[in-house]
Amino acid sequence: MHPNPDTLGAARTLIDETDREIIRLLARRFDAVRSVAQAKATDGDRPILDNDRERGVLAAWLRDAEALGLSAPFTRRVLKEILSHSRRLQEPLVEGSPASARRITVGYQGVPGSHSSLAAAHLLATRSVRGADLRGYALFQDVVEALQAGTLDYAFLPIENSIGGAIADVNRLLIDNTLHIVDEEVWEVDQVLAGLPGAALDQVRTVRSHPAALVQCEGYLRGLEEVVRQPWFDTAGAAESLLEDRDPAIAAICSEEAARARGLDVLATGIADQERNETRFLLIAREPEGPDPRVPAKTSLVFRLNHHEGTLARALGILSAAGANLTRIESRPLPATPWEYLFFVDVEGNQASPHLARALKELRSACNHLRVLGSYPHRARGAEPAMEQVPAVLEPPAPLSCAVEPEPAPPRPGRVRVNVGPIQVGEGAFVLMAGPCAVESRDQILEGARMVRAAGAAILRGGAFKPRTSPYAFQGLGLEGVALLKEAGRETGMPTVTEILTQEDIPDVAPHVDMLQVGARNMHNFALLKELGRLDKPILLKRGMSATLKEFLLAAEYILAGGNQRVILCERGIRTFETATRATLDLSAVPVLKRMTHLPVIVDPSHAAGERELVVPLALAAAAAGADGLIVEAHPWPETALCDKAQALTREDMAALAAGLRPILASQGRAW
Ligand SMILES: O=C(O)C(=O)C[C@]1(C(=O)O)C=C[C@@H](O)C=C1
Repeated sequence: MHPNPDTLGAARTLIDETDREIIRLLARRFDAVRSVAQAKATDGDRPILDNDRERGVLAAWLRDAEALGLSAPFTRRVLKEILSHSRRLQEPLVEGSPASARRITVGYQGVPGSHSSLAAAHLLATRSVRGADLRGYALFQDVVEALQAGTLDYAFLPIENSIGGAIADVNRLLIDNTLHIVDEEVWEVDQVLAGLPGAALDQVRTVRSHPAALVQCEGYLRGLEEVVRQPWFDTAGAAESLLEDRDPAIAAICSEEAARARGLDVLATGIADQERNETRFLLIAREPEGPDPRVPAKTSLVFRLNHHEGTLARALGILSAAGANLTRIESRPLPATPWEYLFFVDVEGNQASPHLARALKELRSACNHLRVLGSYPHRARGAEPAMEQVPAVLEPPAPLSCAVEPEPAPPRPGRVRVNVGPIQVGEGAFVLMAGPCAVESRDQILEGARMVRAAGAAILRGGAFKPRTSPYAFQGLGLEGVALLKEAGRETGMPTVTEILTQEDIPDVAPHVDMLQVGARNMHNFALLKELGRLDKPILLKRGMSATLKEFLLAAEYILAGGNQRVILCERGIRTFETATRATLDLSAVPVLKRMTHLPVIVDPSHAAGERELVVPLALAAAAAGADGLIVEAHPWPETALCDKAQALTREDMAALAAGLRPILASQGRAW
């Protein structure tokens, strides 16, 4: 810790030192990111964006930030910038070999120092090119003509601004020319007021700039006395013109870079009306360039519809049904046919992915005319799930960390393995969790633990807080039960799992067990789930009795969204019209969940069956269906059990279960 500086100078020295350290640490982090990219380039299946990892990183940042008294929104914002840069840094490394790189020429509207030129340089620094020559043109149209003529490799044009909205001329150029969007850049536009050296703000009578910049700073301009707004072809061009006119009463709105490069004085900074002033630019080429499938992508479309009731709703319905999240929709009148419109739509996803390709095919048949303007890396990711709180609805393929497309499993970086103490759950291993429904006494839990251990159990279960249907039934030993479970686990070398009923119990229970269980009745207890999301402890989440798989995954999402990635899902039977068993064990949930999520899936046959004789066959069926493990209830003396005695497995049942499991797991090549 540094001593508290007590003078302004000392404080600033400390700030300077700290800033140097921040830069050094950032450089070190980005070096590590380059190594990650190299590893990903070797392992061709790993996408650049890893939501799980980002959530984990965010959780760690928030935890540390909270401990040091930093605000969570600020921390999120800083990390968002770092991660966004980190992803960009990886693109050229993961995408292509340097041998494929070449020198390119890119055209933009304006002169050096304009926001277009700065944004273009920023984007090009992340592409696999040997170098780029930037050429400024007076008009958007000139840039496009040079591209069409082959003078340029790419055009770099603004398409929308967060304050001023769509840039209609560029939309029109996109539809009038057969061009392809191959990349985008979102540029934070920082406007300053620049004047001749020595000019004073109160002398200024004319402010010139690009019309869009004048609009963005209108509130500021209104605060100046009697200034004339003078539209200019470009912001940096306006700055340049001050040197020609040499009139201190004229100022220009431009980037700070444009002002400084021309030796102008900066009279005022941060003058845009909104704190966030962003412009989205497009990199446009003559030929399409499909982005690497590992890069998060976006696809831009333009379509025309018949002028009938419901046609737009139907068209959007097709995209929505395919889970294609819309990031922009705009309409533009068709000049030749008044009151008919063209629709510009951007959707998340790559047109080369099967689900989007199918949706586009269907959309094409529902439209008069449809053109795909391009699929390109999605950089305008304002609402990244890892950084904002995760959306509450599961709209595949919304990049929820646990739920993915309902399509055949997309390439995933691999299934998640959850460590419970030294035991790994998921990724091919099979884990048997067993123990009594409730901890009743030291003798009972110790004997029960030895008994299940002997049958091959790796994790000891035991209820201390029991959610019972009747308030008069045995409610568990509470914290005394937790202590006994811990002792039994230690004695027999097994990590432990116990159910938690309320968030108030977490501080007392969590430190003493290796995994916390959320029972079926509590699957919808979102306050509890949120709290568990902040823990560094695995959570065994049981499916609610009447929960659909989608609802089940959304409950899991509550935990994941808080930063805790260690979730194991458990199917335990659902309510159906069938009364022959206590619940109907939904074994289809096992393969379906495995298709929908990367989380481990285990099965609890005891609660579904409700009677001992059915538990072993259901358990074997669950293993055959591919469950990553089982959780079963067993008791050394079932006839004396204080709860759920009818379903408690005996020593012999446990042995039969073990004997039945071995050949099934062996046939699947799974270790046990
Ligand atoms: O760990 C990775 O896989 C990385 O690519 C690094 C990193 C990061 O900067 O922390 C960046 C992008 C990913 O989405 C996740 C994390």
